[in-house]
Amino acid sequence: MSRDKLELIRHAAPGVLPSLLMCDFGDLKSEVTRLEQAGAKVLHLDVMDGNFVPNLTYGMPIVEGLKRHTEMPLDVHLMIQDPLAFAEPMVKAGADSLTFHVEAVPNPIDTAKRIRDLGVAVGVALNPGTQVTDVEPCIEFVDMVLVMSVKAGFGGQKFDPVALDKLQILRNQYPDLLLQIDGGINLDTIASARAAGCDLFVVGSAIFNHDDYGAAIGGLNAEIQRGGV
Ligand SMILES: O=C(CO)[C@H](O)[C@H](O)COP(=O)(O)O
Ligand SMILES: [Co+2]
Repeated sequence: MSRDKLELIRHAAPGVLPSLLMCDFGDLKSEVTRLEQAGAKVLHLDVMDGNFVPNLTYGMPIVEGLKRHTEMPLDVHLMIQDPLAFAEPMVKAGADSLTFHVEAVPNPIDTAKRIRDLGVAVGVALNPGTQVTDVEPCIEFVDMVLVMSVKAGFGGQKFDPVALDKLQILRNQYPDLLLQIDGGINLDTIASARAAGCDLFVVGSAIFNHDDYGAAIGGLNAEIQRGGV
């Protein structure tokens, strides 16, 4: 079953994953409808706990509500200190993939295995200050790696190019591994991430600061093609 879930996410590659972090939460339903009409294939949901990161977002009720409203697969980025405490409720709420932060957990291999046992795709994320060698031990137990190009916690931050070297290392060592990048992705940065081997590009501000989401996603996809490996 986790293979099917992985294919749901992989289906969007190479392409943009809109992050709802920067949307109008007062009008969530129409924001999601606008993204669907703009050609988005997968939604990226940023779950923050005010502990692992100094910011707080939302939890299972929003994920469950989104699941009822859209057929787009839900890619859940857990910026929380205890991902295993919420993994099962998140899957029940409708998450199709769960990505935990390697910095948050004492035993990343065990965390990855237990999330995979829930039947969803599993990802491991690393912040800009974390090295590829810190995620390597658990890579055989995950479906994707999320390379952060900002320190997790807030939208609208500036892209940190340290992510590009990590993508290149991961792409060279693990040719079939699904690679995501997240943070500060826009028309100026997305092609370099594609050239470094990235498959999925999480984008918040560069979509939601635009009046026309279709034009924003179309422009970003054209840049992905330009950076093509
Ligand atoms: O995980 C995140 C922040 O921790 C978000 O997915 C990300 O920052 C999206 O926003 P932007 O494109 O504005 O950087
Ligand atoms: Co994110």
